[in-house]
Amino acid sequence: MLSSISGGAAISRPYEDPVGDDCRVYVFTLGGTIDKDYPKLTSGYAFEFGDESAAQRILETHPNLGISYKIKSICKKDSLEIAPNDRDNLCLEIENMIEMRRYHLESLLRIVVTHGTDTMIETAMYIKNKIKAKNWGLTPHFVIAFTGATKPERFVDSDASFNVGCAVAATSCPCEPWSVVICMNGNVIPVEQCVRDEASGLFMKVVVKK
Ligand SMILES: NC(=O)C[C@H](N)C(=O)O
Repeated sequence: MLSSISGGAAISRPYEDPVGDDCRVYVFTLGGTIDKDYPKLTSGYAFEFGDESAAQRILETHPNLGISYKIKSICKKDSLEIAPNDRDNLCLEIENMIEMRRYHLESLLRIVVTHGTDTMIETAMYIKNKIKAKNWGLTPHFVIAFTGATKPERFVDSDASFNVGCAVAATSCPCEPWSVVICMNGNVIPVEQCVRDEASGLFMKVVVKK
């Protein structure tokens, strides 16, 4: 069984890690529309965040997953309400993961972050800059993939499971020693090249004109 990410309750796949370090994925959840659920109370009318995350339901119900995973909730908020301390808490978890793997340079560190779409680029950029600013020395290769959804995972026509699947897969393909990428709309985009098209809501890669 996998060890705990770094304190706190974490959810892990309920059987033995099948395939070793490179197929182990750590998922951090911060809320966003992907995690919004129908109201539980009879008088409720607005969406609320439930106990389970979308990532948990998606990964748990996938029939033949070739990875093991651990999920930890950082916060449950619409991303317009995410505060600096939520970003710092996420950063701390990620830095702890990198630190824990310092002596396992041969293995790949795979991290998925589920997040609301409205400020996903800001959080991903914040994490990238914080990691870059640290003098790490040698680290294992790692990929941090951010994803979310435009409709709650509870909706039948949600993009949640497609996006989570893309993000999980993206973490298996490092193209740099380390990278922070946005996985939305079927694309994997390095965060520093990612913008959101206001009219369509699509996440797009900045085209650099030569
Ligand atoms: N689709 C979304 O996730 C939008 C939502 N307002 C958020 O950023 O949390």
